[in-house]
Amino acid sequence: MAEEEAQEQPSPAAPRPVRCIVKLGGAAITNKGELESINEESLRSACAQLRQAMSESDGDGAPGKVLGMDWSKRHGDPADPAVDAEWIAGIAGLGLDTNFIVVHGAGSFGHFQASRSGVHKGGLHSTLVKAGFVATRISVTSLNQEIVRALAREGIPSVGMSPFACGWSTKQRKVASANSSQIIESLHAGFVPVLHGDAVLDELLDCTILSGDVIIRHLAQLLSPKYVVFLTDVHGVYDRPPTDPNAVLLKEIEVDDNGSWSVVKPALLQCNNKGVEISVAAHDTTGGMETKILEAAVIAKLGIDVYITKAGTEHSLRALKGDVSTDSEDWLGTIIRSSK
Ligand SMILES: Nc1ncnc2c1ncn2[C@@H]1O[C@H](COP(=O)(O)OP(=O)(O)OP(=O)(O)O)[C@@H](O)[C@H]1O
Ligand SMILES: C=C(C)CCOP(=O)(O)O
Repeated sequence: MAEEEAQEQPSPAAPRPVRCIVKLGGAAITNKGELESINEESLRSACAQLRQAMSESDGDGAPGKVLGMDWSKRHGDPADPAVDAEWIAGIAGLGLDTNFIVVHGAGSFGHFQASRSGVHKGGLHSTLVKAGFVATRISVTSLNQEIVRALAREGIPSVGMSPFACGWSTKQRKVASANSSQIIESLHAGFVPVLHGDAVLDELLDCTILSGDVIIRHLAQLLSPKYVVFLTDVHGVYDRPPTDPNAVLLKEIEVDDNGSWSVVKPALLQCNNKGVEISVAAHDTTGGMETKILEAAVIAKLGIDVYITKAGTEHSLRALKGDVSTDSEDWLGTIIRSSK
């Protein structure tokens, strides 16, 4: 079955166009080489920037009071996160445009468990794969909980949603069924859904790993956001792995009707889908930057601009605000857009 024909459960009509779907890349919000380690500073700054992007004030006035929504005790924190009178006095309104969807990757959560057991290749009859499926979900859902809490501390009314638990499944790794009604209803109610790459059931392989990048493409096809942002640990797509000192940042990529793409900026770099060299970490089960570019190209073909940039920079804040155009010479990142 083609991915575009994935079976949708009946869903309520979306209230107004989603403003932005954002991927918090695992390479940015976790320390990818260290098992189950969150990059706290990067996560905090991504959540603070999301709040700024959602803020309904123009940014020149005083920043609105943050009404923290994580009322649970944190590990090692002796204080009770009490809801005091000052908090209650400030609850007139959130002052946020919450019409965003957040999807995060697994980074150093989930990929290790999945690659060790081969969950991405399927075969649930194997006890190792079955155990790996369980272990992968424990790991990635614990990261989801931490991300929801970090967003809540910024006063963003976020709710975690696991694709597996919401009935998402695949056929030969392509989305076959994706229940989006809960996502749409949550947006309706003013929540920010926070999904993640997940281990899911697959009609042909028994199980596989569904990447956050693929989830974003599916949601973009369904909900037509104004723009899509991928935040990661590098400034964008380069002509070769950015560890190479001669790597050149591809600032603008154009996607034609057939889905093939070519580099528009820098103009002298005559390169297309076949000319870019990409490396993928050995334990990465979902294809790394290669998958991201492929999915981004499908989204751009729909006429939705995609921005790939580095988390925690002035460039990521501009991308989250949608304040980027092909004339933005001072913006560091990759814009992927339709040629039309
Ligand atoms: N040609 C390339 N251009 C840009 N990045 C590349 C390239 N080749 C390899 N990479 C690597 O891709 C990585 C980003 O892709 P990756 O899929 O790991 O990001 P992510 O979405 O943040 O992580 P996750 O998939 O865990 O959510 C970077 O760390 C970078 O070093
Ligand atoms: C490994 C798991 C569980 C999900 C992978 O999602 P991604 O990091 O977005 O590719």
